[in-house]
Amino acid sequence: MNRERSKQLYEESVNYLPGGVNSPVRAYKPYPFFAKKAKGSKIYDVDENEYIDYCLGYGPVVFGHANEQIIKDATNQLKLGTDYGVPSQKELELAQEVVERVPCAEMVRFTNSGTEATMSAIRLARGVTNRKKIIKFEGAYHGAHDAVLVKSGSGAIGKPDSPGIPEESTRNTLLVPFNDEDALTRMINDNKGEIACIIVEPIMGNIGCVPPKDGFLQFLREITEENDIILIFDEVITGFRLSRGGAQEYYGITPDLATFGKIIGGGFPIGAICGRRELMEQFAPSGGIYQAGTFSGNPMSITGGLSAFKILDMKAYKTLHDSGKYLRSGMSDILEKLDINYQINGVESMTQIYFTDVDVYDYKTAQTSDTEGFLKYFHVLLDNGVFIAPSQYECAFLSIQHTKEDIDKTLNAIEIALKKVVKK
Ligand SMILES: Cc1ncc(COP(=O)(O)O)c(C=O)c1O
Ligand SMILES: N[C@H](C=O)CCC(=O)O
Repeated sequence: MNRERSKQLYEESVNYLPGGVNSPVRAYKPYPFFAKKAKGSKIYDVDENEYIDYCLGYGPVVFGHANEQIIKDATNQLKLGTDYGVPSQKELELAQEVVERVPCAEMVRFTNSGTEATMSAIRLARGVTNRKKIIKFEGAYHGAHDAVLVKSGSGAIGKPDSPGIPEESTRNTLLVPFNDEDALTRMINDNKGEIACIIVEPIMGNIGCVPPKDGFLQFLREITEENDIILIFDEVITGFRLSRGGAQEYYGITPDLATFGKIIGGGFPIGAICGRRELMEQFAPSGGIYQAGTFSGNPMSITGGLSAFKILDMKAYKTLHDSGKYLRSGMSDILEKLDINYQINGVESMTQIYFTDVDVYDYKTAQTSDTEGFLKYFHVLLDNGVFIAPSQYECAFLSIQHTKEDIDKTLNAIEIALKKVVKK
């Protein structure tokens, strides 16, 4: 596959953009492909190559690229202005949609990214409880702000905490392995009355794809209630991907607060915090906990969110779920045929194959994977017209536009890649 133009653009970009990219996960060797356009389930590079896209902008594009509904609504909004700095009716409408869909949501605050949403949710929890300590799970990624960039997933996995984060900023961040009830109980008991919140990705999507064990989310709900700890579901990935009301609806566990991003902007930058009224009302200006943003609730992102909700009906979720099952069952058949004992994890439209024969249920087990092998697999897939995120520690996403034909082509590429990469 010729990627000459991408190579030239990358070589020029490294002189102007650190590492040639605007988010570290996008960089891989020898150089990433540069996008020209995207439509439906496909993304096209500047050398006119076509790829079936399972990265989907790292999750948001569940409705497919350049979705007609979103184009129509966003074009109309463009003509009406892109930034008001005063409230607009559409913000109210999107908030009402979130409240209608999401079990924990009684009020909503929109932000510009998932990072801002989790940062503000944690500040809210600390402000309301007047406690400093928070618990996060090893390998969870809650964005790139100081308090949570400790044993973080995604691009930061396996790296020491970032230089530039003062030790004081992370001193109050306590770490527990995901799916480990005993470790969590010990941590809470050792810090009785000092923990403001537990923040959790209900399905860990930044160390690949790690579902909660049966009963784990229920356990989180019970232990937080018993200890007056605020439970925050970080649904930046799972929100509106797993079901109409997110992972909390899917698993039937209602947290106190939830954070969203990605899908809720319809492909435009966004974040959101929602939760119980008496907590949410503590945000300024009704309360004293400061939270703000020039572009927060901007009409383009809000319009994108409203369009996304028009598209994401029950039929859309059935399509996503069916496609996920079809993909994973095809992958399992290939592994069986090739007699390879790798792990396939997935929930509905989220999937990851781990290059390990160890059952992956947390950060440590995810790190038993052969990441070099995974990167080779990524490259063979790319050369065969399939784009997944270039890391063992990201997740493959489906959109409602992925067809059976797309998935069959993908399975064919997966078989080629595994045959080439896995030495027996
Ligand atoms: C679970 C989770 N939380 C928070 C974030 C941060 O969101 P953003 O990149 O929009 O700041 C991400 C992804 O980046 C995420 O996957
Ligand atoms: N894994 C991250 C979010 O889900 C990837 C997005 C990024 O950091 O660019």
